[in-house]
Amino acid sequence: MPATDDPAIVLDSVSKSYGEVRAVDDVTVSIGRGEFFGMLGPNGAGKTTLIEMIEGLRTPDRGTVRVLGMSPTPRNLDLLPKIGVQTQRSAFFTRLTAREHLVTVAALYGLPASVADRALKLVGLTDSADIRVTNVSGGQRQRLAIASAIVHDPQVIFLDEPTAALDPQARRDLGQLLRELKAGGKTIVYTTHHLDEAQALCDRVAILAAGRVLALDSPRELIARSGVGTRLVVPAGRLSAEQAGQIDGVDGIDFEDGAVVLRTTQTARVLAALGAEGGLDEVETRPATLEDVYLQLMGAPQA
Ligand SMILES: Nc1ncnc2c1ncn2[C@@H]1O[C@H](COP(=O)(O)OP(=O)(O)OP(=O)(O)O)[C@@H](O)[C@H]1O
Repeated sequence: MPATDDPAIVLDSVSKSYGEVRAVDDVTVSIGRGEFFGMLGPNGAGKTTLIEMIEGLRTPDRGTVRVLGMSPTPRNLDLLPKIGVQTQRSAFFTRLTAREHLVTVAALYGLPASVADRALKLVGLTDSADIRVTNVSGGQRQRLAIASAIVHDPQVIFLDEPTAALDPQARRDLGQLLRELKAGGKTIVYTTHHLDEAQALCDRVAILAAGRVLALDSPRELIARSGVGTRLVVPAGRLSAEQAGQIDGVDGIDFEDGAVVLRTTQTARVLAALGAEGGLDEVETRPATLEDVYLQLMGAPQA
């Protein structure tokens, strides 16, 4: 959903240091209500510090933070029921079942057991409701952490690497849950190192490094503006480097296990030339991705 004129979260020139380390350096970002917003960046980029300032767990040294029109610090009791937080370290009441745990969390908000059942259903854990939280699988654990974050129906949800350490099937299943949450229209601040997920899910992303925002926009816009273009992978033995260099519209040539990889922003034109040259059988088209944008920003060689 697009940002509205009445943002859910506003960060204005926010900075935070730990001693000599400037963890967050003059960050200005506005997140719209209903937006699925990705906070991306390498380890130590400042994501956690930034998010903890939004959650009211840390106070900025400089700048202002507003969440739903309120300041999160000093600890704002009006705001707490309106935000939900899932973290890597989400704690559970270990002796309890999944349902008992959620009923307890609901009670902390003064809410009835029925909301726990609703949350269980939302995250697809109804059938696992009676499993002890110590015995749930990795995927179920992440679902339970998300259920704990949304049990009180908050307006703003923070999700910190919810698909980390999951096997591919569990990750895919959880991706489906994230899409359902997104469709629910809540404001979601999402941290991940899985850039394919961020590309698929996020309305906009901020890419941070060394405490600063290097890029801020929709994945589509960032990809378009990056100029990375499409890679066309031509199987080995079909095209010499010399022939490749003569094709109009090719911006760069790489080699990958004998295959020739052409970079272009004029895909149709280059494909037409390839078709005329030796046919298009098994020529693979790889559009630019958010990961390309990220690697470009980090100054790393691209795959
Ligand atoms: N409590 C702290 N005391 C001192 N330095 C800290 C503290 N917390 C974070 N830092 C430092 O601040 C910088 C930003 O850390 P932060 O945890 O916010 O980054 P991050 O992007 O969340 O990293 P990760 O992806 O590893 O969680 C890093 O250099 C980190 O070492």
